[in-house]
Amino acid sequence: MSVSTIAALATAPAAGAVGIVRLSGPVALEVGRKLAPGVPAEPTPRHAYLTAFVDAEGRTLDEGLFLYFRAPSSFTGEDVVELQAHGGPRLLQLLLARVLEDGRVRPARPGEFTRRAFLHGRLDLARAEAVADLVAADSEAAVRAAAAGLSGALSERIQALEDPLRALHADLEGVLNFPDEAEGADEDASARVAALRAEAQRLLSEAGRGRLVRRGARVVLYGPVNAGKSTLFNRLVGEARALVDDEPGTTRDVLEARVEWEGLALALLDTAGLREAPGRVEALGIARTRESLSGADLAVLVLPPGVSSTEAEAWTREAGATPVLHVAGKCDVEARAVPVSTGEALLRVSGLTGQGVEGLRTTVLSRLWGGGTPSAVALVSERHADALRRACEALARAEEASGVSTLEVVSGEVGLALEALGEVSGTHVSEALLDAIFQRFCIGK
Ligand SMILES: Nc1nc2c(c(=O)[nH]1)N(C=O)[C@@H](CNc1ccc(C(=O)N[C@@H](CCC(=O)O)C(=O)O)cc1)CN2
Ligand SMILES: Nc1nc2c(ncn2[C@@H]2O[C@H](COP(=O)(O)OP(=O)(O)OP(=O)(O)O)[C@@H](O)[C@H]2O)c(=O)[nH]1
Ligand SMILES: [Mg+2]
Repeated sequence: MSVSTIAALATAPAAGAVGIVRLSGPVALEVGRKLAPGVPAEPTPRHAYLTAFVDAEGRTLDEGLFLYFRAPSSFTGEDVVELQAHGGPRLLQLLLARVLEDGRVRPARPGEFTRRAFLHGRLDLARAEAVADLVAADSEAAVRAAAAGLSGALSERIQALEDPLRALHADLEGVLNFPDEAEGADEDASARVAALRAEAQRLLSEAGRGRLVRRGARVVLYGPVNAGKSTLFNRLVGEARALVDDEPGTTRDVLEARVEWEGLALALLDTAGLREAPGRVEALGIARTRESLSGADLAVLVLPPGVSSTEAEAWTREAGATPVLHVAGKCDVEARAVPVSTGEALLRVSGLTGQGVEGLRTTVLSRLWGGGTPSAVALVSERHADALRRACEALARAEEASGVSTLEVVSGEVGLALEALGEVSGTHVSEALLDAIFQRFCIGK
């Protein structure tokens, strides 16, 4: 069965300065030239031809650029043609429809251009996924981390595990199959397994940061009524988003605002203040406060002046498993003793005057992120983390077995670890897994 030629818009289906119809496959050039008869039969690859795009009757629909990439020197590794037209959605539909009139061309499925690039060895799987991350990136940190992935940051670290693991597997199989020739090749197997497991574990431990960069962090402001949460929220967001009033119980619904600090995307949430015996609607609001606390990466407990440590501790417990950052709000009002023993100096802030707000930003970031820069992170996705976890487990079993079991068992576990890593790099993937990965791409990518 011959490879089909696929076509799709490479640009968003909305009005823009330029819109691109892209074809990839054996008949890309032949079909592309039907719309651009001015282009020579053997165009210079990567040369931009200014040409008319015509309909079936030869009437000009647009004037644009025609670009030809000859296999295998193209994004997909196949012949690729781009019709770079003016960015009118209806015009682009007409051009695409004309291309699809040819029975040998079919619409591309989501992610199919990138999938072909992967299948033709232009990108490994981790880099192909970085393409999708880059398109989805909505913060500077996410852009930089995805760009690092596209240039191979994750791939290299996976390969640095895969290569020695493959060598180890070969050594073990050698000893099993040719005990005389390969004698001694399994000597340091246990130490080699341990070192690889430690490195896999290190990579796995970056999954949390990967999630923060990719999805952004959720930071909830909470605390007793009237503590100054909404005032602080407005100050952090830089505009008067939340209602502020001296009546306790002003905020009822959860308010969410998106900010970007040091390149990292954050969702800031302002919540209904906690108190005993709230009114009916207020109680619904407090239930929502608890809900948002449970899904947060960090809870900022805003303590009003004059609270007791018993109260502060009770509010701290409201956050459950979510880490809590304590701040003393309304610090312009009065100086007072630190009510909570958290081991760290209590941050003093005033939403009203802005005092301490920069320090709060910095502390929130370092609590979420720790040291280092978000751009340097290897973007370990949930999928990668799952595969790495299985690799670590197999290596742990191999380590355990190396003292007590047969070499077959050790080698078997090393083989399983290798398979799991192959799901990240793409050296060991099923069609079903590829379907699942590329389905999440957009059409035309
Ligand atoms: N117009 C346009 N812009 C685009 C793309 C595209 O397909 N079309 N891309 C699509 O996502 C990205 C660029 N990615 C590309 C990656 C590789 C090759 C390519 O031709 N690779 C060849 C030759 C390499 C070389 O000469 O250095 C190869 O890998 O063999 C082209 C685009 C972003 N911008
Ligand atoms: N002096 C001083 N007053 C503040 C400060 N922050 C808030 N206030 C005042 O305290 C009152 C309550 O402020 P809010 O920001 O609405 O407090 P809240 O914690 O959101 O209150 P609820 O939504 O009712 O839980 C208002 O009258 C604010 O003007 C502050 O930093 N210093
Ligand atoms: Mg409020």
